Amino acid sequence: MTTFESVVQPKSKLWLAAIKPPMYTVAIIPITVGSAVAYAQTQAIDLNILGTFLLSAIAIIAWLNISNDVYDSDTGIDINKAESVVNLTGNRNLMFWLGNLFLGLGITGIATISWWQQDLTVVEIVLLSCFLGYSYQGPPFRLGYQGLGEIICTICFGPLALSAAYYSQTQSWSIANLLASLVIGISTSIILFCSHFHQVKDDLAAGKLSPIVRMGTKIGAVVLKWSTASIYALSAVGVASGLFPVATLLIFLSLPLAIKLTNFVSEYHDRPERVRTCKYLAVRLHFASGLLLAVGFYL
Ligand SMILES: C/C(=C\COP(=O)(O)OP(=O)(O)O)CCC[C@H](C)CCC[C@H](C)CCCC(C)C
Ligand SMILES: O=C(O)C1=CC(=O)c2ccccc2C1=O
Repeated sequence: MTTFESVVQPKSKLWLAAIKPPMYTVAIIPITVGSAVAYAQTQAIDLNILGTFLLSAIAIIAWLNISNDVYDSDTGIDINKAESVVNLTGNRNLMFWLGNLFLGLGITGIATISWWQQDLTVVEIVLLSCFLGYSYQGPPFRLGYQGLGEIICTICFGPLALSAAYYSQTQSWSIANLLASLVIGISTSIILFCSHFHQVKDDLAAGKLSPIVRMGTKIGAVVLKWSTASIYALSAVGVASGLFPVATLLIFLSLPLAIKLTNFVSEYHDRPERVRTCKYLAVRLHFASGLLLAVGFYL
């Protein structure tokens, strides 16, 4: 079906939107922060493990996004999504197997880390996060259609991802890392939360009860404000409790991005054609706040 976007936008722009390079911050930041916490506590870092983990995480996110388009094509929810790789290629099964290839590459990389450590813990954690990621969008679960995506996202990109990264460096656990994982998990879920504001009509048509469908865009804008504020409150608690180095207060340099995001959504929450870009403001906030937190642990 030719939609307005595919008529107006050239294929090259649609493919860039389909690949969505900025979105890969969600793979890079949790591994970087978890490894930074490990460095702060051990003064050591295994760069081979870090590099392998980062590449593996990127492959896993590629699977996540390709398979999202595959499973969403089965429900018809992406009928107006010109940048869906299934709509762009017209070949669902090819995209299904391409996604599985990326998943296999990612899991192989993580399994290599476990082999190096002679310890299955890291690969077990990542396999669990991949299963939860599948349960968000794949049959018969499709938990995202019940509005559970943000909870799953916080758990996977927070405690699970950072614990796996921390364990890959130390083969141990850390309370400070767990607190840092809540910051990253929430900032990652804010990206997902923001992605729903412009999709209320299509989500309702497909029976997807996203948090924004459930609470409405006005309350959603208020929830976004409190969620965004919580990443700074948690960071302040980390420093006040002595779990975080004082340098992690660097995260507050990202506050202007947080204010820009929340003000933008407050103004345009009920205008889909405008609010659709807020996801990328959330990506910028996630990347900046996560990177500043990591730098604060490295210093
Ligand atoms: C694909 C995701 C959201 C897009 O969903 P939606 O269909 O609403 O978007 P479109 O409108 O663009 O179609 C992300 C969903 C995230 C999921 C809840 C949790 C995924 C967990 C990962 C597999 C964990 C990876 C950990 C890695 C860093 C080691
Ligand atoms: O395409 C998207 O909207 C998202 C893709 C993605 O990989 C991701 C990961 C973590 C949180 C949100 C999102 C997306 O919104």
